[in-house]
Order: sequence, then structure tokens, then C-alpha cells
Amino acid sequence: MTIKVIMAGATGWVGKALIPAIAAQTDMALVGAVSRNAAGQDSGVTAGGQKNGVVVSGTLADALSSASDVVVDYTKPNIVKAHALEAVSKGRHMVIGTSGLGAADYAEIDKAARANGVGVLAAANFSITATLMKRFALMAAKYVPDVEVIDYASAGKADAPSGTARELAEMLAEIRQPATARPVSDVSGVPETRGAAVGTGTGVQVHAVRLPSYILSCEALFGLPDERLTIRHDAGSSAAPYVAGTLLAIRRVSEFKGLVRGLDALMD
Ligand SMILES: NC(=O)C1=CN([C@@H]2O[C@H](COP(=O)(O)OP(=O)(O)OC[C@H]3O[C@@H](n4cnc5c(N)ncnc54)[C@H](OP(=O)(O)O)[C@@H]3O)[C@@H](O)[C@H]2O)C=CC1
Ligand SMILES: O=C(O)C1=N[C@H](C(=O)O)C[C@H](O)C1
Repeated sequence: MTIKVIMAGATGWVGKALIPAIAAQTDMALVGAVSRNAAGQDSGVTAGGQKNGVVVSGTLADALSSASDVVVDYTKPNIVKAHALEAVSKGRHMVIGTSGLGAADYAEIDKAARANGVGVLAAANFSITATLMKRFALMAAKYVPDVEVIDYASAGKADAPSGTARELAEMLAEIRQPATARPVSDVSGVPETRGAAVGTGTGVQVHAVRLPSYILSCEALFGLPDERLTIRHDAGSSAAPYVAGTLLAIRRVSEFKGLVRGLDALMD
């Protein structure tokens, strides 16, 4: 069966890499593309390549008016949830790459997806090595209770923390033992410098750094008396690392009913 795919965020950094990649798959067909500013143009051309005959729509609603199976979203934190709810309400499976959502948003999308009998795969980071970083950090958290997350990104990144750091912190908070660090509420000085607690219970402290020269790096920092472990991922300047993981998600998302979080769900 050919999987008919709509690419929302077709003219973005990641979307431009995915448009030719989706079109090149023998088991997929690119049937729609979304960008407000490129509406009416050919999506192959706006992605920097040859004409592919798929005209860009200005809204997801427009793109959904034709038949499709899966919507892929690499847009912006302020629109991704609305896109997800719209796509699943129209019976489409959804692959979410866009950052900015948290556990409560995903619970809402999960409910809507289950009600409509479709699958959603949301991964804060579709790169294989970033996914391994998360997996290794979750393994370490079973043995070392004290962990904090440092999130490094470009000066202009729209959201903080990054999706990568948020997913990691939320999952660490679910499995790690209580930390031995002094509670932030007992800290004097400027307690905000201890970062923000992300996740259930006391959460995991996340520190977001935003500076020119970073793309996205994420560190899980574990401490025990007299020793320390750092597990870190650094993203490079191209969107290539996210392509293979996103294609895998497009192929597999219809196997689910409801939302599954993290590329690692597909990696075993
Ligand atoms: N999960 C992962 O592995 C990765 C996630 N990301 C995340 O993906 C998201 C996108 O990143 P990136 O490609 O760098 O973003 P860009 O800013 O380069 O591109 C955003 C795209 O979304 C479109 N867009 C923006 N707003 C809307 C809207 N309201 N309706 C429809 N389309 C819209 C833009 O077109 P226009 O403005 O014309 O509408 C553009 O095509 C970010 O949240 C980023 O953090 C990034 C890399 C990897
Ligand atoms: O905004 C980005 O650039 C990226 N965002 C993703 C995130 O928020 O985690 C991950 C990706 O490495 C780059």
C-alpha cells in the first residue's frame, strides 16, 4: 500500500529535507504540503529542488480536503497542537516532530486519537543518536537518583526547554528515585538559577541555555559522591539526522491507536 503523506512545515529547515525524502520512497506518495508564505507554489521547488507537482496549501485544513493517510508536522510550537487535533479529527495518523508540547498536551491528543481510531507518534528528537542518549540516560536514572538536564540551543529558538530536554526530563522524572539535592524551596539567593522542575513529582531540574553558535545539545548530568556521569547529544547544522527517524514513523504510525511518545518505541 502507498502511504499518502502531507508535510506541514514544508518550507522549513526540516520540511525542506523531508519533501524530497518522502517523494523518493517507493512505499510513500507526497500528496500535500503546508506553508502560509509559499501557498500556491510547487513544494519541490520551495524545498530547493525540481518541480514535484504537489502544490503548497496555506493551511492544514486546505491540505486535508484531499485524501491522505499521515500528516507530518514540523511547524511551530504555537500551531502544532491545533494541527494534531485537526488531523486526527479527520481520521489521519499524525507524526509530530515540532517541539513545545508537554505531557498534558500529549494526553489530550492521545484521547482525541483514540476517539478517532488513529495513531500519533510524537518524538522530540527523531535522530537515532539523540534517541540513544535518552535511552542511556533512562538506564542510568535507575541507579543514580541525582540528575539534572542542561539544554543548549540557538539564541532564537522559539521554545524553552527544547522538546528533546522536555521529553527527557519528563521521562526521567517518572523513573528516577528522589534526588538528594536541597529542595529549591529551601535555597536562598536567587532560587530561579536552580532551573525549572519539569515532570511529575518533584520533577527534574532543567537549565536552558540560549546562545548563538549552538544548534541543539542536550546533557543529562548524573552525580554521586565523588563521581559524575555526563550523557550528552550534540546536533549538527543539517536536518539530515531527523529524516530516517521520521520516515520510519510515517511507515509505522498506523500500527498504533492513540499516542506513542519517543522514537525509541519503534527501535526494538
Ligand atoms: N523532533 C525532531 O527531531 C526535531 C524537531 N524540530 C522542531 O521542529 C519544529 C520546526 O523546526 P524547523 O524546521 O527548524 O522550523 P522552521 O522555522 O525552519 O520552519 C517552520 C515551518 O512551519 C511553517 N509554519 C509556521 N507556522 C505555521 C502555521 N501557523 N501554519 C502552517 N505552517 C506554519 C513555516 O512556513 P510559513 O511560515 O510559511 O507558514 C515553515 O515551513 C521546531 O519546533 C523544532 O524545534 C526540529 C528538528 C528536529
Ligand atoms: O529547534 C531546533 O533546531 C531543534 N529542536 C528540537 C527540539 O526542540 O528538541 C530538536 C532538534 O535537534 C533541533
